[in-house]
Amino acid sequence: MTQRLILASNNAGKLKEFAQLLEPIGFELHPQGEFDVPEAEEPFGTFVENALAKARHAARLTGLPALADDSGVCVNALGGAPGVYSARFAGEPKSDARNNAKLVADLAQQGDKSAYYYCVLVYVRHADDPQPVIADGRWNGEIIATARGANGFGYDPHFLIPLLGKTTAELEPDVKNAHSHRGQALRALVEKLR
Ligand SMILES: O=c1nc[nH]c2c1ncn2[C@H]1C[C@H](O)[C@@H](COP(=O)(O)OP(=O)(O)OP(=O)(O)O)O1
Ligand SMILES: [Mg+2]
Repeated sequence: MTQRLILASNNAGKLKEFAQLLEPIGFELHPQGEFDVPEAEEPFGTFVENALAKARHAARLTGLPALADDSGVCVNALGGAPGVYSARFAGEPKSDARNNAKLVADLAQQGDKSAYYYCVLVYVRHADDPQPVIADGRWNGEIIATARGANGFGYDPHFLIPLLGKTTAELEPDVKNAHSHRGQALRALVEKLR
């Protein structure tokens, strides 16, 4: 039986990744934009609080179960920044190009380029669900100054996986999903839903 699910996100890159992960296992994904759900506020300093706020917002406005993702890149030499502020690192309006330029500039004088992607997923059965289902994932890499690759989104052209010898924008989508913070978190979440 297919299960309808609202994806509480307006990020097209995330939507593609979730569709590839969830549709083969019987979920019918609907981005919140299909229901004219506007972007939720993300006022909190933790990923999990923002993900919960996004999930509840979409569930409230659609009356359907909702899945939210809050994620970002955490750079060790920058004390974990941009972290939960990754989407707006270079200010409003959100821009991947400006975010990447700022990240490269901020790291230019640093020897340690290590970083990780982090993702928290929150699933709510309805807006006031007292037992949100939560899972997370982490993916280690390093930031490189010169962009490589055209797949993915966000910081992918500058996020190198040394073990694979590729940036995450050079990986085929299924390979990224097999390794990524989001793929890890989603597999853990699905286990909890069974
Ligand atoms: O796999 C990834 N590959 C590259 N970049 C990534 C990835 N995962 C998160 N990121 C970056 C993009 C954005 O700068 C921030 C997420 O911010 P975040 O608020 O969770 O998402 P968003 O505002 O783009 O869409 P929405 O809140 O509607 O889901 O981290
Ligand atoms: Mg956001």
